[in-house]
Amino acid sequence: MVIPVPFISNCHLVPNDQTFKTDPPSTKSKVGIVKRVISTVETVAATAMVLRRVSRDYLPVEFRREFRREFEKYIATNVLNKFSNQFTMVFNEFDGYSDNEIYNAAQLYLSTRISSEVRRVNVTKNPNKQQFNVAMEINEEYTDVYNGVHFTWSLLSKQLQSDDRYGRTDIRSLELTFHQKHKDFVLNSYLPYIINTSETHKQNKRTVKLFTLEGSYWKSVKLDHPATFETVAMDAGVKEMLVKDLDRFVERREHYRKVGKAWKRGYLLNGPPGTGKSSLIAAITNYLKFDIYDLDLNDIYSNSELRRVLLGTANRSILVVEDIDCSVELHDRGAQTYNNNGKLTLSGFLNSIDGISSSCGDERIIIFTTNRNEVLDPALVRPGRMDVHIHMSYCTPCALRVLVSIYLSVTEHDLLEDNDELICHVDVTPAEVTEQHLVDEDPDIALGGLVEFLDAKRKKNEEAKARLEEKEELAAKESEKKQQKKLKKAVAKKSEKKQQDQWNRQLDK
Ligand SMILES: Nc1ncnc2c1ncn2[C@@H]1O[C@H](COP(=O)(O)OP(=O)(O)OP(=O)(O)O)[C@@H](O)[C@H]1O
Repeated sequence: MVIPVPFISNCHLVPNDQTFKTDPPSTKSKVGIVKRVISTVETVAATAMVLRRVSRDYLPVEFRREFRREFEKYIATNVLNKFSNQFTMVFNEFDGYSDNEIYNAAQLYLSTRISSEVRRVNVTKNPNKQQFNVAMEINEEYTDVYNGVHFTWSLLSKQLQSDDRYGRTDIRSLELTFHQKHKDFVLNSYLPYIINTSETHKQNKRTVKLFTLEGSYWKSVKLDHPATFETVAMDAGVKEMLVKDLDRFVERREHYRKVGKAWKRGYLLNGPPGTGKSSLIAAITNYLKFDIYDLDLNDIYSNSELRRVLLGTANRSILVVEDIDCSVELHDRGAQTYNNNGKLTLSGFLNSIDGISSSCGDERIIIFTTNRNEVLDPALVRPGRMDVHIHMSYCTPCALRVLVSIYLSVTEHDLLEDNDELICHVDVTPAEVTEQHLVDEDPDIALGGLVEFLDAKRKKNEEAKARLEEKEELAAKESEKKQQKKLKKAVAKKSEKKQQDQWNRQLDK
């Protein structure tokens, strides 16, 4: 698979020497350089001695180390680099509100390259995974060799004020240092190679991230949801159609370019609670290995905030708005449709959704879920926005078989037919069925329990239906009585009037 290489714009180029000399220096200029070096070294040495003395006499012990490190850094960047032909590129962790793709790619790439020469590494572990994640540690350096060229990477951290409103304690950056003559080689070959390698690594490692909003920033955790297309019980034909649709979508980069359409696809999942909408989203995420951005519109207070938040999402990702019918009242396009201060509107929402994908995004999937399809504004779910509508239904015999084979590891059982029969007459969600299956691992007990559960539910439904019918019958009788009473009253009134008119006529005669 060819992975597209994004335009690399989020790195700063920092020449360590402002003037790039290409001709060899003359003897005279060499003497000049030597004199300058000697004089600089003398000045630095004298300054260092004074500072050392001052720091020893006046600075508390805990500050000395920090002071020394800063001083060494200053000397390295401002003095020694003056005579160096090294070049440094800085990759900041964030680019405005967005993650910096090249920073993330380099982090991942370096985690695969860490060797025994590195003295300190950062190690993490996900609760449900066996392997450890090893990454570069702050202030550590690592040398990478690519096509015979040596590159030095270092990870730096800048502490933020503790009252940072987004809860960050530091902002990180990676610095890449190499001989200045390789500048073009780095931009055209090394960085694209890093992006491709990190994408491949991501695909192989099958790790996806779940982003949620904290203030205006997306915060991520590794998503470890076990749902796959095999474990989601739904209509087999719909499932097959969905998988094909997703495959087609990721392969059609050139098609979207050719027809001038944004490379995005919208899916609307509707169905009662507990029918597997969230499980299906997790299955899609695990299948595509796209990161997922979970957007709660109740956290958004204005159109401009929404736009900013959406601009912070990355390519090859899924934006999910669950229960869109409940988030905000998105059903009257002309009206102010939100909320405390009335600033988030349906048209603003639609513009933002279309805006991100059309202008700055590639390979975006948008998924809305709802329990009440009928209240959604047609503009929200029209083709082009929500291209595929999927109904997640109550459990069917086919879905029951999938659940039974997953939870109880059986495909045939005498009690299955009894359950099939009942399931056709009772509205039961897959969530309710899985609850029954979790009761016991023994298929006899679990399926027997399910028959009892469904039977009890059927009886309850029938009783409720009978009660409803009785109530409706009573109400109908009551209304008929009222109608007759009304009619009688009207007839009596009419005949009274008629009589009155007759008397009046007789009196007139
Ligand atoms: N179709 C399904 N296939 C497999 N498991 C399911 C299915 N539907 C529900 N479940 C089980 O029920 C649990 C709840 O389902 P899920 O959260 O996916 O439903 P939902 O439709 O998103 O509900 P809600 O609308 O309340 O968010 C899941 O964790 C899963 O165990």
